[in-house]
Amino acid sequence: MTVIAPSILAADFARLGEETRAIAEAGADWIHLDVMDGHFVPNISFGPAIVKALRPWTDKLFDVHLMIAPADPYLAAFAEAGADAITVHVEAGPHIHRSLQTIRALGKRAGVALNPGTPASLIEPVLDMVDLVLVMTVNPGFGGQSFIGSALETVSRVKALTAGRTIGISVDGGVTPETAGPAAAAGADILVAGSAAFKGGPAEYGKNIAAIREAAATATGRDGARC
Ligand SMILES: O=C(CO)[C@H](O)[C@H](O)COP(=O)(O)O
Repeated sequence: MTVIAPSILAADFARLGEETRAIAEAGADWIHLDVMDGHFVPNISFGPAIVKALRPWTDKLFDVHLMIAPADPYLAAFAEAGADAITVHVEAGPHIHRSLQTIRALGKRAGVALNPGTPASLIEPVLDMVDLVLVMTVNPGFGGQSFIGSALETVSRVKALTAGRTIGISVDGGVTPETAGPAAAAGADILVAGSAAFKGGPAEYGKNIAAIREAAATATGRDGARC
């Protein structure tokens, strides 16, 4: 089964604890936390204090996506705050190998992310150091953007590059029941969805997640968990 990871970027920020619990109870497999710095991306979201505050609200895996540069000075803080997986951008630099080494040394799953304009080949030298590769299907910084279909070529390329390894492939940005199928068919194991997961309020969360899950399952015929 494809992992569904709702991004709390699309949640009601005035009720983040309740929202995190509600989406977890509605069937989310992981909780995706988007950290933005107003420098690497043109938006500011939240930092380790919010991750720490949300940790008691669910025991689901916390998948922390750092859209910050530099990331290294903050890795320990996110690990201590309760992140289970920490993903850093290959474009954020300055030393991706060191960042991944540090995340692994902190005992967390290490992820590397690629923007839509970045070639998959850039992560080849660090594939033995990662548990996750996150492919952005929007330009990072904001929720609610349209899925960039051409980024699926990158997903397929990452799938080929990671063949034979236990590396999960995430797709993040514009994931809906319509785009989940093509993303899963291209090789995504983990679907990050913000707007499509949180739309309509808590009463709809279960239905929203089920629709994304079903679209992925239909496209792949997969029913066994991989991540
Ligand atoms: O990383 C992100 C933006 O930088 C978000 O995770 C992503 O955009 C999800 O939101 P949506 O599903 O609304 O596109």
